[in-house]
Amino acid sequence: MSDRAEDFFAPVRSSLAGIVGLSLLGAVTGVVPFVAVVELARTLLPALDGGAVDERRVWAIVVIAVAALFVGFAAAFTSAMVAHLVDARLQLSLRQRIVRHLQRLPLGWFDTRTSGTVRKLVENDVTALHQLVAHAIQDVVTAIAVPVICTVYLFTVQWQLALAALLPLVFAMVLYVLMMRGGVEKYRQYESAIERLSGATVEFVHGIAVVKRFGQLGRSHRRYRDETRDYVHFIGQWTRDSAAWFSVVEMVTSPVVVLVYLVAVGAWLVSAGTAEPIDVLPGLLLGLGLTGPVVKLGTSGQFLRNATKAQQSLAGFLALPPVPQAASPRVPAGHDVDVEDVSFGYDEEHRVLHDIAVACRPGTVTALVGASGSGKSTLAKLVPRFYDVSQGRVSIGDADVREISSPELYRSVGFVFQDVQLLRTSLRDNIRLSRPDATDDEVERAARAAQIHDRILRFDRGYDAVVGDDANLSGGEAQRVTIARALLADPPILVLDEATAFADPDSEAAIQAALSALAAERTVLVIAHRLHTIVGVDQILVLDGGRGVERGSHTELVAAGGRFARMWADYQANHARSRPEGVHG
Ligand SMILES: Nc1ncnc2c1ncn2[C@@H]1O[C@H](COP(=O)(O)OP(=O)(O)OP(=O)(O)O)[C@@H](O)[C@H]1O
Repeated sequence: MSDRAEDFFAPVRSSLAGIVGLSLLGAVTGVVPFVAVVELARTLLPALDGGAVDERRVWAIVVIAVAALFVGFAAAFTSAMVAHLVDARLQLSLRQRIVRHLQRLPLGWFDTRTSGTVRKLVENDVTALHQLVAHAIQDVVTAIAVPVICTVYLFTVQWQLALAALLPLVFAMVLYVLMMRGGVEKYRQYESAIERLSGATVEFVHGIAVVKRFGQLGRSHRRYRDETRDYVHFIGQWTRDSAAWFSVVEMVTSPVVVLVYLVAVGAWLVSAGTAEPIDVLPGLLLGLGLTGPVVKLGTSGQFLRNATKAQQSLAGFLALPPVPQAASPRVPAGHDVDVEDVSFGYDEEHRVLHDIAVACRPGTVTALVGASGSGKSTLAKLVPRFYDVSQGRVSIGDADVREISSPELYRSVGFVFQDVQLLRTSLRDNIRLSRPDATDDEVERAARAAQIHDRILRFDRGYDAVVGDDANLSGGEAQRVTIARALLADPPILVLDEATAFADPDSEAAIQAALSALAAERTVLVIAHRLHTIVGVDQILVLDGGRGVERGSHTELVAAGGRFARMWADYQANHARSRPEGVHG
């Protein structure tokens, strides 16, 4: 385990020691009644020959056995309870750490992750640790302590029989090791087969509409069928390979076989005069219990492997660097957004933006245009610091965005990108998310400005309708709810994806009007896809392959006869039908 992985257990380390102690106590007291039976037999034996029985010793043995039983039950109960309480505390502290860390990660991290990634961390990985703390620790302690105690006792009684009792255990362990040869590799293959199968299943189910539409059902189904067949084949082969070993281990450790074997060894030792008949009894009673717990270690081993993987995955996540925060943060003086000679790459090798410069003033709209993949979204995302620039700087009111505290930055910059996120709560709370103290009137005003108020009123419960429950929204409607959310926060800088803002042709003109009004007091940066929407903006930055190739107003750029003029001519040729007027600064 790495140091960091051990950190997870720091808050509960003393309780874990308690679980180990209680499990040990349970193991010792679990063996005591068996020893008591042997001692009882030894004490009562003289009675068979008419001899005197030491009654005080009999009572002492009975009391000790009963007490051990009670202590054993109490220890098992308490350790299970403590283990579950510790587990609950550990899960809480881990989940809190995960959530705190999620809040400190760069927003860009979420761009390439699905909610499934986060769910796996919070649910599956934390649950894998639950198996370890709540169950595996007790099982492992018992599996080791019980055989050790039994063996020590057996050696004190009759060492030859003790040795004989150990033999099935040693034999089972050797077989187990042989059986597990190459197990790590097999397990890796098993996981990869599962991964491929679930990939094929998801592809088959998700893509079913598309593949049906294009008549490719056969191909998609074939991949699913092939992966299923490979998986079944792999499992079949693995089972066949290990079945013989398993059967032998099962046989060697089965109570009947061990009993018959120990009776035979005991009888031989007695007939040879090496052991007293009474000395065979502990071997029979305790020798039977030696192998069971060790076999159980196999299951606990699986829990341990899962827990180790979960620890690695959680440790990897928690080691992700958070957004660096300035030691002495600056407050922006104004709301000018300046992009100064900015270069950026998602990785070291591939630059996506090269030496871009643009100045966006309050009360103006700046549109970013360019072919798909030219870097519009990437540039826009540098303003709310989804990513940090590789070179140059992005500043707000002359303060580098890297020097502004995250809360201040998010107060200053509102953004609506294409991945619309609504929570499963009321529409009112969805809008109010950006300003929890907003009054109902303010929520309504924002919804009106985003052209979603009338639609909301058509739900039976209006603003109280719950998203995904009694409020089922179209893509465009959901986008307008997020616009309302951004408007309610009333940020002085707004970064918008035009595809998001004007997704719905019916309300396009109305939303454009609302945004134009907004732009009067704000610094607005719009990622433009449809050129007619930006005819009236203050400046257009044309991107090509991550470089700023032209900058100016629509009129200036068309008059210049360069790249934008060509784009505009093409656009007009392809979109001849009339359009509502665009965004104005
Ligand atoms: N999260 C990411 N990780 C790695 N590369 C990315 C990531 N997001 C975008 N890119 C790459 O960066 C380049 C610019 O992409 P970007 O999304 O900024 O372009 P765009 O002009 O907004 O395109 P579109 O109009 O299609 O949205 C593309 O080559 C894209 O593949």
